This record gives sequence, C-alpha cells and structure tokens, in this order.
Amino acid sequence: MWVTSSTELALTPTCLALGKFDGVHRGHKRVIEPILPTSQNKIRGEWQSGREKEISDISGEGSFTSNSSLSSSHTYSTVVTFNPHPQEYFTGKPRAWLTPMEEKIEELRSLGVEQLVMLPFDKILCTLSPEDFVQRILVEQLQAARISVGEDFRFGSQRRGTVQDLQRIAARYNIPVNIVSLETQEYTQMDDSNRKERISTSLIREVLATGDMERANELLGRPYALVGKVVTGEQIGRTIGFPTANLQIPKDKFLPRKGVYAVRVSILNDISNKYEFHCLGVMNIGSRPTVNGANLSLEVHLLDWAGDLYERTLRVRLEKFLRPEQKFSGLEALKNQIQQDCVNAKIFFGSEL
Ligand SMILES: Cc1cc2nc3c(=O)[nH]c(=O)nc-3n(C[C@H](O)[C@H](O)[C@H](O)COP(=O)(O)O)c2cc1C
Ligand SMILES: Nc1ncnc2c1ncn2[C@@H]1O[C@H](COP(=O)(O)OP(=O)(O)O)[C@@H](O)[C@H]1O
Repeated sequence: MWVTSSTELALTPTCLALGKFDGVHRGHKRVIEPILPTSQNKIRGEWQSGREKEISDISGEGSFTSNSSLSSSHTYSTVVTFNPHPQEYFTGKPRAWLTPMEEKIEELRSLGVEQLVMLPFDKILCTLSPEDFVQRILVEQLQAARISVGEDFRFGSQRRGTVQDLQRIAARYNIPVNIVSLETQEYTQMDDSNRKERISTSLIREVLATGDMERANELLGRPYALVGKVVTGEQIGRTIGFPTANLQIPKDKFLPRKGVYAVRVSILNDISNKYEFHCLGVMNIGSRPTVNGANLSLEVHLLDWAGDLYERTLRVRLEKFLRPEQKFSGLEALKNQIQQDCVNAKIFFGSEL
C-alpha cells in the first residue's frame, strides 16, 4: 500500500473513501469495500449517478484484475483521511487512537486498499469551502473517479458540507458518490430487551473503557489488539514462575479498562513481516501496586510457553476481561492469583485447549 501525506505524490486517478476511520471498524469497512479493486465491477451500476456509464469508460474496465497489470488507466483504491485528527487540531489536546497510524496502515492494507492519503489537517485545509475541497483536492489533485462516504461525513470549513452537498458538487465533475448508511448492531440490555446501536468509534471507546471485550470486539469486527515491542522490566516475573513480556506500545494508543485479560498472542516474524506464532495468554494492564510499580505497564504471560521475547514484536488480542488489578499482601498471594487467572483463561478458551 502506498502511503503519503502529499497529494502531489499520490497515485492517480483514484477511487476514494473519505473519513477518519479510527478503529477501521465494521461501519468503516462498509464505506471502504465499494472502492476496493475486487468490488469495482460489482459496484458498477449500483452507484447512484446516472452518468455511471461515462465514468466506467474513463476509469478503464478490467484494469483491477491484478497489481501486475496496473496501467495508466488503473484507478487506485484510496483511503483519504486527516492528520492530525480534526478534534486534536482544534482542541490542541493529543488524542488516543483505537488504531494509531501503524495499525491503521496494517488494517487498511489487509483490506486490500492500495493507497492511503493522509491530508495534513491545517489552517489551509480547514478553511476550504466544500466547493474548493472537492475541486482542488478531490478533483484536481486526486483525480477522483468515484467516492464513497458514510452518511454522517462532513467536510469543508466548519464541517459545513454534508454528503448531499458532496454528491451535488461532485456531480458537476461527473463523479458518482456512494453514500453508505450507518452500520448498526443489535445489543441486549441489562433487562434483556434488545436495542440497535450505531457502530461508531466513540461507542467502541466507551465500551472498551468498561472492559466489555465481547461487545467491543463485535462492534469492531475483530478483537481489539495491542501491538508493541517487548522491553525489559524489573525481572520479578521469572522469580514467581510467571515471566511476563512487557509491551511498549505507541503513546497515542487508546487503552481499555485496567485489569487482567484472557488474550491471544501472535509474534511477528521480522523477516517475513507476518504474525506467525500464535498462542494463548494472560495480560495485565495496570500499575502493579503489589510491587509498588509507578508507571502503567502492559504485561503478558504466554500460557505453557517458554523462550526469549525481548525485542520481538507482539500482537496481543484482548478477548475477555477477567478481573480488576489488585494490591496483594505479597508476591506469594500475587503468584496464586496469577495461577488462577491462567486457569480462568483456559476455561474461557476451553474448546481450543
Ligand atoms: C495475569 C497477570 C495478572 C497480574 N495481576 C496483578 C495484580 O492484580 N496486582 C499487581 O500488583 N500486579 C499484577 N500483575 C503484575 C505483576 O506484579 C508483574 O507481572 C510482576 O511484578 C512481574 O513484573 P516484571 O515484568 O517487572 O518482572 C499481574 C501480571 C499478570 C501477568
Ligand atoms: N511464557 C512466557 N511468557 C512471557 N514471557 C516469557 C515466557 N517465557 C519466557 N519469557 C521471557 O521472559 C521475559 C520476562 O521475564 P520477567 O522476569 O518478567 O522479566 P521482565 O521484567 O524483563 O519482563 C520475557 O520478556 C520473555 O523474554
């Protein structure tokens, strides 16, 4: 996937999905899918513009079959997002992301997106009128052949432009705009009644903060993951029989509720750049009050495994919140509890063991 923050370096012409896409959740995927090479032919004819025929002639039918046959008529499936996050730009406060940049790139790449353009969200961009945004950025610079957006997408200065405006302005340039309705998820409430909730980044953040991983992962469409390098800790873990790999994650990663989780761990093969080894584990996200820990730490113990993990990159998928972190009277009590955590994780993963 080609990643750039300069529209001048972008590969053109493009087929665009516009949005912030933090989390790359199920709703985001519905916006992105129509621009993917595999969807192009199916989507033709379903989009809303009556000028679809002309557009398909321009973008070149059949040019998406494989990357090796890319030609000058190839239309690059492109996600356009903003950096920094507009909210971060306006408030000046750093924001924690469900998918910090590296993770977002990885998720989009795995969906089959060919290009990510991160528009610098600055004074110039945020004062563009909706008309100028479409004309200068989408038409002149990115040479958009078609556009896909979620129905709540807003653009242009003061978020003035709605998706209907986008459709109307883009039509002047014969660009069809696909408006995707917001994805919902059925949710059973405490009183057993059902309610539909709209899948959104802010809902997922709220749910992660409660530790309800089943619901968060359902909304996301995959398990919430922490990705980072293993660094050295205080080396107490091995003395109690539970060595724990300490993860260093991006500073701007959103963390779920503190406490102990049943997790799935994958280890990155640095040569193939693929996650290859998979096993189960228990993770603690907390400040380790029993050993008077000062900082927040993220530690994972791999079940029934031994080896050296220092400097390796791990992806830890959080599947189930087991309990809050506690201050124990000493290392022996902590050790007994971690032993019980391992049993509880094994019970949770049950059939896989
Ligand atoms: C599954 C699990 C549960 C843990 N629960 C607690 C806890 O409730 N309270 C606590 O103070 N530390 C807890 N810890 C953190 C331990 O204190 C920590 O792993 C130990 O001090 C070793 O740290 P080290 O990596 O510096 O060697 C837990 C660790 C794991 C892996
Ligand atoms: N089952 C395991 N789970 C996690 N780490 C393990 C395991 N077996 C061995 N290790 C190794 O032990 C290290 C953690 O040992 P620990 O005594 O807790 O030291 P540290 O405080 O540096 O994390 C890990 O980084 C890894 O290299």
